[in-house]
Amino acid sequence: MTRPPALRVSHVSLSYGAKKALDDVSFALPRGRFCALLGPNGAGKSTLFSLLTRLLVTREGTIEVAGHDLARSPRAALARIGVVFQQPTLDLDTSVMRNMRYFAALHGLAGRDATMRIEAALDRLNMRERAGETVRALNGGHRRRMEIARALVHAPEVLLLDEPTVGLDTASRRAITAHVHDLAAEGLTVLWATHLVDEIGPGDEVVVLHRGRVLQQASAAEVAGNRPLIDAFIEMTGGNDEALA
Ligand SMILES: Nc1ncnc2c1ncn2[C@@H]1O[C@H](COP(=O)(O)OP(=O)(O)OP(=O)(O)O)[C@@H](O)[C@H]1O
Repeated sequence: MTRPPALRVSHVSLSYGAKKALDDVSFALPRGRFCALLGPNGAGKSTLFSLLTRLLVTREGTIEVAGHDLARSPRAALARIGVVFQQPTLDLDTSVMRNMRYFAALHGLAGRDATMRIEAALDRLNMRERAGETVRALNGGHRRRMEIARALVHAPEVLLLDEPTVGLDTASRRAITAHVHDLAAEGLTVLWATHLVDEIGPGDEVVVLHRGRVLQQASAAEVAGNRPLIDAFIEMTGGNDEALA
């Protein structure tokens, strides 16, 4: 039997009052791929992330994580998701390790099992030697790495990241982007929301979202066609935010 996709979004719509933020959105993510959710500001990326993490719910459409329906089996579905939100959510005055332990406890992990998982997650992001430092002492790039490690502590199948490089300098942005590509190469399914095409490699999967609609899902090379990806993106969306459109 073939396994279900890591994430399947089917005919999802959501309105804020009269404003339709998502309009019949459908896509499926194959396992172990880096998939960019590419859209300009206001495309609906954060709204979709809120639905994927059940911060928002909708009656229009379905979301399945590794075959588990998010509305009908939220515990099973959410257990398979790790999430890094756009706004950092770290306690700055406690250590990396304490932050990790607190988060592990939220997933029901404690004791030696938690320690082993935390160390493994920190190792995956090259952060183990920073475990004793307070978060405040870390630079922006290392704080983000810590958040990614934290999102992996319960061994999810899908990692969601909402514009995770916002506010980082160029070197940190590049390092985080490369790191998360490595995680996908190791088998993790990644959904990475961005409006920055330079974070996307030619072999990555791309879902182009614009004004709440999916315009295309294909490999970055296919979306680009015979021109640079940035040109294809601008051609499809105008490339700027809705306020300027
Ligand atoms: N709470 C809200 N109430 C009303 N409209 C909203 C609300 N949140 C978002 N919107 C609107 O819904 C649309 C999608 O917004 P969303 O934040 O999901 O887009 P985005 O792609 O994440 O953009 P950004 O990159 O700026 O975060 C936009 O038109 C936005 O103005």
